[in-house]
Amino acid sequence: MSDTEINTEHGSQSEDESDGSTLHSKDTLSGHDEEFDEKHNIFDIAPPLREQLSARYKHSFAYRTFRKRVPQMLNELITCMRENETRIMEQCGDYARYDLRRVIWSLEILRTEVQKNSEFKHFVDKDPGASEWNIFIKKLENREKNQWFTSTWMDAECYLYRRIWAAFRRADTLSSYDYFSPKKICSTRNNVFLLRSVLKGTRDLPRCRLHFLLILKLSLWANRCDLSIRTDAPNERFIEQMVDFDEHLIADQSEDVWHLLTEGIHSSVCPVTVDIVLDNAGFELFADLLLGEYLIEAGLAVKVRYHVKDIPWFVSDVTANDFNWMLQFFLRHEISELSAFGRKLRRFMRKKSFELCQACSFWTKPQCFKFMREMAPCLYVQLSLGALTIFKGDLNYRKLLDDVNWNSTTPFSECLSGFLPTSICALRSIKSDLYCGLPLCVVEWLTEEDPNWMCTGEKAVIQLAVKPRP
Ligand SMILES: O=P(O)(O)OC[C@H]1O[C@](O)(CO)[C@@H](O)[C@@H]1O
Repeated sequence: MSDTEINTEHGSQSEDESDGSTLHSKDTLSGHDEEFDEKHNIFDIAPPLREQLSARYKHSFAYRTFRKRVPQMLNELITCMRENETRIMEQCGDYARYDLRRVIWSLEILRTEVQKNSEFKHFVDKDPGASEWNIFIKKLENREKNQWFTSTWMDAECYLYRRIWAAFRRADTLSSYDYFSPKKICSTRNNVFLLRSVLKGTRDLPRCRLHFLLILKLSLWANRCDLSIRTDAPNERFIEQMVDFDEHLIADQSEDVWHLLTEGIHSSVCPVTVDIVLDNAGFELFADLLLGEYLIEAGLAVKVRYHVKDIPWFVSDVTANDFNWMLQFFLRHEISELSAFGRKLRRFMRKKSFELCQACSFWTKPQCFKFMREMAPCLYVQLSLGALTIFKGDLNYRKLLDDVNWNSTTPFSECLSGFLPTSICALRSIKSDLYCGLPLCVVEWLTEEDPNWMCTGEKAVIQLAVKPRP
């Protein structure tokens, strides 16, 4: 069986119930909320300045995430598993039927725990990461921050995805099954014509500032297409539409990135390596491969290293399997433009112009990037040997900023809390209520127009922090 045969449609929501729509209508939460809020000490305020985000603040996206988005996402996953039982058995063996029932039961328990704001449980799986997680949860217990609505948003969200993984991991037949892969695969397969039109518009682009900006922004805007927030597929005229997207770019240091790559580091004797910390599979991964292709072909880098997650993460994040699946998808495709791109990617991998880095478990830990040096020194050194690291997406951005609600005008480099292994570029379409490095009053104006603008992925930033080199 191919993963693509798995039915993702019935498990998905209608337009009106989708996460996308909840982002636009801020008060779709039910009257039960008042009771819930009182019982769980929810503060009737927006996230305070310079504090880490948390679902304990009612007027925050974190609150809506745990009150609505997460139970919906779990429902969707449960339905998808139920409806595809036969196909999963074909892939994982007959005994998967029994394992699947246990997993679904665990997911239902997890959903209830979120809805009841239960305390985090310790992990009992045999994975080496479990004991580290348990030490972490113990610390949260001591600080009484071990519930969905009392912990920080980051801790709770990462714990959620680790719990889902543990439910599958415990089941022998499903331990290496990627339960989000049907969604990720469909999002690529359903966009073949878009992929072809983008490929046609981006072949053999000579090295110049404008082309670089085009490809960099393509990679940025593709970040609108994650599968946990937006349900709509990107339009086939994506490239042409990008001119209009520019007005949504509220901080744009793309020119500085060009200067860094062409002037800032061209004098260095070492060959230039660029790291890309990937975010979503599907169209966004495709755009990130195009960015890598351009960097190599324009001579802006000799190597591009891609960083992926070690377990299924935040629904659509790229794992090594997704990365390899996409290479094969292009290589074997009957449309000539797609297979030619596949052959080029294969050449890049063989020549080591592209490298898929071994998935580091730090990327799926709850700790933000300011702890990388101490917790994942090898990864930190690896990034520091490159000329530039590009962090894709909202989640990476939150981890860069320690998930703190900074003053929106505080410079990006200041908000990194000392994390600067090398120069850092963030390509982020905004999907959460934290920002920095923005011009005065922008947040106020945008909020006046639409109080939920920050959760839609409509607006975006390209920001750069340059590491001074001797
Ligand atoms: O794919 P991205 O850009 O990291 O954004 C998706 C994520 O954004 C958030 O909504 C907020 O950061 C997460 O809950 C969500 O999964």
